[in-house]
Amino acid sequence: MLHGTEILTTAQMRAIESAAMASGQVTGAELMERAGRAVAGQIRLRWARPGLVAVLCGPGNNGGDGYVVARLLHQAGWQVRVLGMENRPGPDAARMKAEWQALGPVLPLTQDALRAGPDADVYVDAVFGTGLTRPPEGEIAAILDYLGGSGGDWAFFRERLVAVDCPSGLCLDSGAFPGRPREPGDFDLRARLTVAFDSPKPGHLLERGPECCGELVIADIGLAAWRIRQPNEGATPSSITRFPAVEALWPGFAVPDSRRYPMAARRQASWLRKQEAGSGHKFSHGHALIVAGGPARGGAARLSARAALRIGAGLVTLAPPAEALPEHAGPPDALMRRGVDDPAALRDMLADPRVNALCIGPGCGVERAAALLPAILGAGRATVLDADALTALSRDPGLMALLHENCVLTPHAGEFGRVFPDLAERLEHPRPPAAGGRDQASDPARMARRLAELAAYREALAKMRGPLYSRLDAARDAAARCGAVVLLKGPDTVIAAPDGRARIHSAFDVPWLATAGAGDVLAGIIAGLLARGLPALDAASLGTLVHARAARHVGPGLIADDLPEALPAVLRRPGG
Ligand SMILES: NC(=O)C1=CN([C@@H]2O[C@H](COP(=O)(O)OP(=O)(O)OC[C@H]3O[C@@H](n4cnc5c(N)ncnc54)[C@H](OP(=O)(O)O)[C@@H]3O)[C@@H](O)[C@H]2O)[C@@H](O)CC1
Ligand SMILES: [K+]
Repeated sequence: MLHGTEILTTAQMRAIESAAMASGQVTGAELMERAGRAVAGQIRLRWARPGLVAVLCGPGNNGGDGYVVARLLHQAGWQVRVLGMENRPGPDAARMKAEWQALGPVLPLTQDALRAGPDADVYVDAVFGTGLTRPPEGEIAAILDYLGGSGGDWAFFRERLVAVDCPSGLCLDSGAFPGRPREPGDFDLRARLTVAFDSPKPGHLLERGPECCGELVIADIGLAAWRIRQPNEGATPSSITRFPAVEALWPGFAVPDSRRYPMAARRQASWLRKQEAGSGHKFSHGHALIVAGGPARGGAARLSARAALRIGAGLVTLAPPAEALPEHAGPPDALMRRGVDDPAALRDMLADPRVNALCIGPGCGVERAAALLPAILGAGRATVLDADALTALSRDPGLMALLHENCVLTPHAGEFGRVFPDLAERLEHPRPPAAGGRDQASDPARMARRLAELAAYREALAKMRGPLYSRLDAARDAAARCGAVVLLKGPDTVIAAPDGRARIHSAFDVPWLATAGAGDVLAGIIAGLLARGLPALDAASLGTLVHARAARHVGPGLIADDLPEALPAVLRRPGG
C-alpha cells in the first residue's frame, strides 16, 4: 500500500513536544522513556540474542534517550558499556542518567575509552539529535569521525551503528553536516538503523540524510494529538509531505500505523484509475502540446511526447519547426505533429481552448524557447518549463514576470543555479576553492593565494550553524518568488508551490534513474498529467512518483526510452 506522512521541521517538533508537556498529560521523562523504549525495541527486533552494546550519550535529551536504551537493554540481558558526556541542565536526561548509574558506570565519552573496550555487537549513537547547534569539535568530533571510519574500518561500524533520531552531527532540517562540505565525505557517520520519533524530519530525506541514516524507523511516542492540534508555523503552511513513505526500497522507511494516512499521491493515483475506467471522450483527457526544437534536436521532445501519451493525455501534439517535421515521421502513430515556426503559429494553435497543457524546453534550443515563451506564458495554460526554457527564463526577467501558478519549473541543480543564482549560492555556501593548476606549486604567489582561500573556506565551514539552509528552503523560496511550482530535481526531489506547500520525494534506491533523457520523460509525464486536469503541484508530485516507479520497474540498465514504456505497468498498480 502506498502511504504518505507529514514531515516536521525540528522547530515544529520542539513546539509539539512543548505543547504536549504543557498540557500536563505527559511529562518529558515519559516521552524520553517511550523514545528509549522504541530504540531498544528495534535493536531487540534485529539482534535476537543479547550481546554487548556500547551506548554513547551526549549532553542533552538525545543522550537521555541513550541512558534509557542502556537500562532497558541491561534489563533484557545485554552487557552494556555506557560512555557519556557531562549533562547540560535539564531534569529528564539527568534523571535517566541517574537511573542508569544505579545499574552501571558511565565512562567518559573519549576515543581512548571507546577503543579500550572490546568490540561491541551494537553501538548506540545518542550523542546529538535535533538540538545540534554547531559543528562538533575536539574529542567529540574525533569520536564521531572514528565511528564514521577514520580508524580504518567504516563497514564495521556501519553494520553495528544504531542512531537515536539521527547520526550525530547531521542537521535534521537540511540533511547536511554542519562544518563539513555538503558533498559526501570520507568519515560521514553512517548508521545501519535510525530510530526517529513521531515524524520524519527534512534532514532524514534530503542530501546526506538517506544514506547516513540507513534504515529509518519512525516510532510513535504518543504525540499525535498535539501534532494535529499544532497551528502552522508562521504564515507558511507546515504541511511538508514526503511520499511515498513506505514504498521506498532503500532506505527502508517504516512509519507507525497511527502516523500513516492515504497520501495525496495515492488519492491522485486512484483518481487516474477512475478516469481511465470512465468512458470519457479523448478530449476529456486533455490535449498536450510538446514544443520541439529544430533539425537533429527532436529526440528529447519526442521522449516527452511519448511520456505524455503513456500517462494518458487524450491527445498529444509535437510541435517542431516545419523544416524538422520529416524527422518525426516514425512511430508512435498516436502522436500528432504540427509545424510551429513562430509565435504567430503557436498563438494560432492555442486559439483552440482544448489545448490545455504545454511542455517547452527539452531539445528546444534557447533562442526558440525565448521566442515562443511570451506566447505560451501569455496564454495562461498549464505549462512545464524544462531545460532550454529554463535557460531562456534565466536570461530574461520579463519572462519570469509572466510565470503563473499553473506553471511547473523542473530544474536540476545547475539549472536552478541559473534561474535562482542567489538561492543556489546560499545552498552552496561555503563553496570549496577551485583546484589549483599543476604549475601552482612552482608559483609562490599562486600557492599563497590558494592556501589563503583554503583557510577562508575552513573558517567558513567551522562557522556553519544549524539549522542550515536546505534544498526544501531553496525550492520554497524559489516558488514563492516566481509564483509557480518549482520541482528541484535530484535523488531528493523537492517540489514546492508558491503558497508554501512542499513535498519531498526520495529516490535514492534508483540511482540508475540519473540517465540522459530521464528529465525529458519527467517533463512529458507532468505535461500529460496537467492535460488530464491535475493541479500543478499534484501533477508535479505524481509525475515524480510514477517516474521513479517506472525506473524501479525497469531496473539497472535503464535508458530513458524505457521509462514511457514502463508506465502502463506502473499504472496497473497505482496503489502500490
Ligand atoms: N522532540 C521530542 O518529542 C522528543 C525528543 N527527544 C530527544 O531529545 C532530543 C533533542 O534533545 P535536545 O534538545 O536536548 O538536544 P540534543 O540533540 O540532545 O543535543 C543538544 C545538546 O548538545 C549541545 N550541543 C549542540 N551542538 C553541540 C556541539 N556541536 N558540540 C557540543 N555540544 C553541542 C547543546 O548545548 P548548547 O547548544 O546549549 O551548548 C545541548 O545541550 C531529540 O533528538 C530526541 O532524541 C526524546 O527524548 C523525547 C521526545
Ligand atoms: K544521535
